[in-house]
Amino acid sequence: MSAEIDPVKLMKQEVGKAAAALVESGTIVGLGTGSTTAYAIQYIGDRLKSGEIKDIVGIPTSFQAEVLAKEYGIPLTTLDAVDHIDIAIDGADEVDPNKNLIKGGGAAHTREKVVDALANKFVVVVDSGKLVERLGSTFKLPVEVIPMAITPVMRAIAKLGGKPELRMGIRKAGPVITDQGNMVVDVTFDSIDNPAELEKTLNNIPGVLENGLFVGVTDVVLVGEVKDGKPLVYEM
Ligand SMILES: O=C(CO)[C@H](O)[C@H](O)COP(=O)(O)O
Repeated sequence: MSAEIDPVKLMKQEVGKAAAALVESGTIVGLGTGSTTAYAIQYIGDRLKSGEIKDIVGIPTSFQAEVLAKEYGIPLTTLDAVDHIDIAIDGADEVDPNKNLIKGGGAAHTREKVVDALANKFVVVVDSGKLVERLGSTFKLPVEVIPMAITPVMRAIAKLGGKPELRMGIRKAGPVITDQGNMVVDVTFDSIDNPAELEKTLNNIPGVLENGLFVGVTDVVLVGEVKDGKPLVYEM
């Protein structure tokens, strides 16, 4: 009897492989965070190992990406050592028809925004379940906040009409702590009508480091889907 293959895992694998195929020899590559990008990192490592590509360096967007890159043999560098990023590959929690995103499900959106926005080509990898008509309809908006400002920031977000919740750890008592040592507030908005404006408004609250709205940053969205039991990848 053959084991059932998880369709979501299959979509993530295929879209990760398709994104890894876009990486060319001699390039600087932004390495995103999350379970979908993890496959892309794995396949970039495979292509390096097989000699299909050479001389690439990665810039990780999180501790997780750094650990995976090391595991799969991708040499790493930092933003201090380079003057550009050729391509960045990263996941998303929601993608709207204008290729605007909500990110931060892995609490890594601050570093992700730095790296993804710097890239000459930013490739988003998602399964089809992440496509939405309107941002905020299925996923709460993550906001990274410095710990001493958590109470006033949550109050300010509530005044904007959002419902903020402090993200709590799983298998860790207390709040999630980001790679920068900060906390994350997940905010429910009834409707995000103007993502560009909300991105700026939230970042203007003293104590907010960065929020998970990525507006006008994406170049390419690769979507993984399973049709009749077979995985396929298309560009949105
Ligand atoms: O923004 C992120 C991390 O901060 C991730 O890219 C996003 O949460 C998608 O993750 P996954 O591919 O595991 O669904």
